[in-house]
Amino acid sequence: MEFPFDINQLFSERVSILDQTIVAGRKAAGRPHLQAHIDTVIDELGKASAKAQQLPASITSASKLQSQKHQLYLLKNREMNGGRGVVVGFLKVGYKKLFLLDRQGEHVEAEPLCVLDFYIAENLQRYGYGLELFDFMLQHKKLEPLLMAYDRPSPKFLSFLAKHYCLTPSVPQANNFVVFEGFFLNRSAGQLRKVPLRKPDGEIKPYSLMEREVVHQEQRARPWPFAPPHSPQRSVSSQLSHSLSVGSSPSRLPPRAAAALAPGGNRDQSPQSPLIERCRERRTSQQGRAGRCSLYSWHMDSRAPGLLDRPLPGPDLSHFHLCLHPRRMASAPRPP
Ligand SMILES: CC(=O)SCCNC(=O)CCNC(=O)[C@H](O)C(C)(C)COP(=O)(O)OP(=O)(O)OC[C@H]1O[C@@H](n2cnc3c(N)ncnc32)[C@H](O)[C@@H]1OP(=O)(O)O
Repeated sequence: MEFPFDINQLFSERVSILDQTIVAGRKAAGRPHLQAHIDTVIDELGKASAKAQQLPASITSASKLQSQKHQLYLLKNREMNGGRGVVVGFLKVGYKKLFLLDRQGEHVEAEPLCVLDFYIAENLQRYGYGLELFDFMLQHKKLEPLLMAYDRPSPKFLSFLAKHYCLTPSVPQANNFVVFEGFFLNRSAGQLRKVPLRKPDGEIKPYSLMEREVVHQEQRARPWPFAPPHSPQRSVSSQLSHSLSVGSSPSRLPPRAAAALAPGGNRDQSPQSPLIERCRERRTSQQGRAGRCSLYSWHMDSRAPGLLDRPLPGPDLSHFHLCLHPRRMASAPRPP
């Protein structure tokens, strides 16, 4: 994503971490125009992400970031745009108190780190940048993806998690959040608090109202003619059929990006470079399509029997299996 100002001047690191304080951070302190540029970058990223997910409004913006205790990891590429740099994408995380259903169907209260928003610029998707950013966040938080919760993950994101971390949605939740096999197993009792089914003042509310939900409710609340003629959310099946039809290894890298990514090119270095490099090499090869699942094979072993008992035909579609499998339709995260 290009901007008419110098991205390298705004963000010195390949991955910058922004939160409610850093958004008005050191570089921008006392320099209002730099602060305004940072705000513009965050707002534009939020808009692009909302558009990509077909959300009616942004769930990420500079003003929201300043008012919430979230962290935003921003990935840039220093070389692109004539050396002024481009913003590749962002990942927003934050802790949320959630009421979740465990495998026994009991409500438990947990406060996991949640992935709230994630976006890589359209022309740079499927080149390993998402993995680089996600891995950076995991290392920074010293966390495994299994222990996190995911706010209404899109089909692309589910595919990403299945491919790179072998994550398979576990217990369908009453809210928009998805947790994966092992989420409950790998937590100490202190991190999960059982909640009685009924509180004295009535039924428990199984979820916190999330930004995505607020955005939808705001949209629904608007009277005609301001309300959209139909829901902007596509059905899960149509999203899936689109995803499936997109194919898995497109060659849609723009010339500048291709130059920056070419072997021996002058791309920014990152601590995860060999892994990411391998991931990007896989764009032109069918080898290695299992991602890094072997790293998480212990987790696969604990998967409920029968979950993947009917593989889909064709290559590497296993990560779509859950959403297509009739028994798992209830866990599809984005209702039509
Ligand atoms: C909780 C939330 O934030 S939900 C919102 C998630 N964000 C979105 O859906 C916005 C649009 N999508 C994106 O921005 C990106 O595709 C992301 C962030 C999901 C992934 O980032 P990328 O840089 O593309 O991922 P990366 O290159 O590391 O991994 C590629 C894998 O991601 C998945 N993926 C990425 N793009 C697609 C796509 N168009 N269709 C299906 N799967 C996709 C696939 O598993 C892919 O592997 P494959 O190419 O072998 O099939």
